[in-house]
Amino acid sequence: MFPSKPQLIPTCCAVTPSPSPLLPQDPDKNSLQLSPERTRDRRKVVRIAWEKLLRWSRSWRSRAKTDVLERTKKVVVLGGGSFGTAMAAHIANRKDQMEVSILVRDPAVCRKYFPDHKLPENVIATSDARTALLRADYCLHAVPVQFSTSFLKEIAEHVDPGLPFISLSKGLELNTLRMMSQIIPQALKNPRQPFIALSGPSFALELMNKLPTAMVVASKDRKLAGAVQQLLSCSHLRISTSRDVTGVEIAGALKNVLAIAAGIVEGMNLGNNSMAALVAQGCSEIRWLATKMGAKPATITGLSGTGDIMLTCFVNLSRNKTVGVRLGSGEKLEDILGSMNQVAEGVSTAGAVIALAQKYNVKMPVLTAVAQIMDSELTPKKAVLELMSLPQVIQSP
Ligand SMILES: NC(=O)C1=CN([C@@H]2O[C@H](COP(=O)(O)OP(=O)(O)OC[C@H]3O[C@@H](n4cnc5c(N)ncnc54)[C@H](O)[C@@H]3O)[C@@H](O)[C@H]2O)C=CC1
Ligand SMILES: O=C(CO)COP(=O)(O)O
Repeated sequence: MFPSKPQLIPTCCAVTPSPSPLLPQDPDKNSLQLSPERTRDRRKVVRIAWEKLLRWSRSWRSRAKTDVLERTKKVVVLGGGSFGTAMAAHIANRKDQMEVSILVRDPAVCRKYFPDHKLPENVIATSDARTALLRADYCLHAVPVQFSTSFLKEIAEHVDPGLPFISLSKGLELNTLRMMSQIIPQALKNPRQPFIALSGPSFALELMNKLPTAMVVASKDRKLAGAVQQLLSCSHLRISTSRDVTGVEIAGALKNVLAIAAGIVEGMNLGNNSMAALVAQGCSEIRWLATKMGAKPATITGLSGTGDIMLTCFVNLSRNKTVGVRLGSGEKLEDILGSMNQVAEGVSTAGAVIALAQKYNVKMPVLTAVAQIMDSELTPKKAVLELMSLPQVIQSP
């Protein structure tokens, strides 16, 4: 009946049932207490739907291929920072007989990122590029974007032209505005180097702790994306595939800039309303630019877009957000960067975003404000005042 427990409704907002068209006409629809018969029917419908889902899932699992994992004997990871190390451990755990080589400048370095975790026995750190790359079946690239070109040029002679490169790096090269899908083939002087972007909401630490995670692999080569999906996916890592390389890459790069803005809002204690408004505006700005660059809107609102934006803007494990929080609480950028031993890609990507926005003629007030703050041309406080004073928007119906 309607309402089932009137005493639970605060007196200030209690309503009397009436035939008003604004109130529900079918009391049962909104009642919390259904008759036993209707409860049984409702539960049956839910159970049938759930069982159908499980049957569908089981039939897919039974057809799942494992040949890629069986065939893969060696994977090389370029860059032994936190994400390179976490992905190396993940792949090594997939198969004991697989050799996972991490190419690092200092072989002791990758132990420093996760001192509480023991790396699998089949992970080997080396600073010898030739040995690391020799007979590798797949290559994971985890060197920060701004150092990627010089790093890749140095090792190019040891790279097999058919070696698939799976890029984990999220950002834009500052002076050239290039994404990793352009940086890698150009630095290796091989336009046909197979390329896959791996992105999505995935903190290295949580992957290392085998917490449930979902990511996207994007490649123009559908078969290759499927192979990488097979190589990486397991009970705690779901991998979906996409052909929208531009969308996956641009969203992964720009969310880092937005996360700095979100951190600033938190550091300045501007409240939850501000945070939601800022992130929503940032999502629109990313979508405007990305779609003009040829990305699909669904990629931007999906896992590697909105999914990663939510993680990076709302969770304090993010290095980019942390830069923003510290800026918002009054610290200077050079002091913040000087005290960090890990990369916050959004800092340099911010500069590249503005040039892209001009190239594609897109207005991006929030991301432009971050770039201005990174250049010390604007204080966070002034940025907030300016953003709040922008013309009031007329929403189209
Ligand atoms: N840490 C994370 O949770 C995630 C990181 N990523 C992306 O992965 C990429 C790498 O990030 P992290 O591993 O977290 O960074 P990090 O700061 O933990 O490590 C960076 C690594 O790159 C190496 N490096 C720096 N300059 C170099 C150079 N000139 N030549 C060769 N190596 C150099 C460093 O020695 C270090 O091993 C970034 O683009 C980041 O956005 C993506 C998803 C998650
Ligand atoms: O890309 C990330 C999670 O998906 C990591 O973000 P941060 O680089 O800001 O820590």
